[in-house]
Amino acid sequence: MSDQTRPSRTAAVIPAAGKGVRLGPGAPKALRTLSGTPMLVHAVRAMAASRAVSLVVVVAPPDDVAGVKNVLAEHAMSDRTEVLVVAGGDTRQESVRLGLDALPEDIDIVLVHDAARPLVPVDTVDGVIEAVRDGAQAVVPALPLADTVKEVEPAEKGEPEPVVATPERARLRAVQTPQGFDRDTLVRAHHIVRPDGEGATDCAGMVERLGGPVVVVPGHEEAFKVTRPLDLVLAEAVLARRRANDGF
Ligand SMILES: Nc1ccn([C@@H]2O[C@H](COP(=O)(O)OP(=O)(O)OP(=O)(O)O)[C@@H](O)[C@H]2O)c(=O)n1
Ligand SMILES: C[C@](O)(CO)[C@H](O)COP(=O)(O)O
Repeated sequence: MSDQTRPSRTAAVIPAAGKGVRLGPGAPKALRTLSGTPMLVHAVRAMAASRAVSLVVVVAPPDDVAGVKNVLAEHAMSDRTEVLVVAGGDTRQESVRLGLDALPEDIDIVLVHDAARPLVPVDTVDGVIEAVRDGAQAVVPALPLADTVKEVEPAEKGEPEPVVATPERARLRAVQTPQGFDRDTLVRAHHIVRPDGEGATDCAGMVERLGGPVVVVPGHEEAFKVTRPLDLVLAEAVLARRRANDGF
């Protein structure tokens, strides 16, 4: 349990140990550049932009911890924020758990943020932290969906897939990161649920598995995940728009 007499201290864990298979050939995704700067550097800066975040733990590919340290050292970061780099694992959830293991004792609130969401605005980060400070155990930023979603019976590749249900779209949300947690809740979820996540594709899903409450706060269009090649085009366009706006 957190000590209520002590001010809360917030850290962000950034899983960045993925390969970026869906992005296609090239450097590991976190090290691919946007406007000349590695995606991971954008993501670390996005977390450090929040005055509440005093520590960022970057989880690097196990065979390239030194390389990631070098990349981070080559780029200016906020003086307020300490950055640690640790080795990741085979799955996103395992990488997050290894990041959690590196947190000092005095951290009460933990954000988990994909390196692959480099452009999340600081207001979204602060909104998540505020909701945890207000007492939520697990908080996810999310947006309503633009597409209708169908549940299907997966079929052999190339075969049509039968639709089994159409969930009511108004009740669905597309979930982003950073996801924010009371530290004890997240650590418990990561120690009880298996390292493969047991099918959970985000940390909040692991808390849900334990029956823990998760709440949604507003996400942001610019917090999209860079997953496929077209996402790189969108990310460059967002950065160009930011530069143009800064010029005025
Ligand atoms: N073993 C892994 C796998 C993923 N991640 C991280 O989890 C985040 C979300 O994963 P995703 O977008 O799927 O990234 P990749 O796994 O790199 O992409 P792909 O699935 O296309 O290979 C990314 O920041 C990624 O680096 C990680 O730290 N460790
Ligand atoms: C955590 C996440 O970004 C929330 O939308 C998403 O689940 C990550 O999925 P991925 O397949 O690991 O990119």
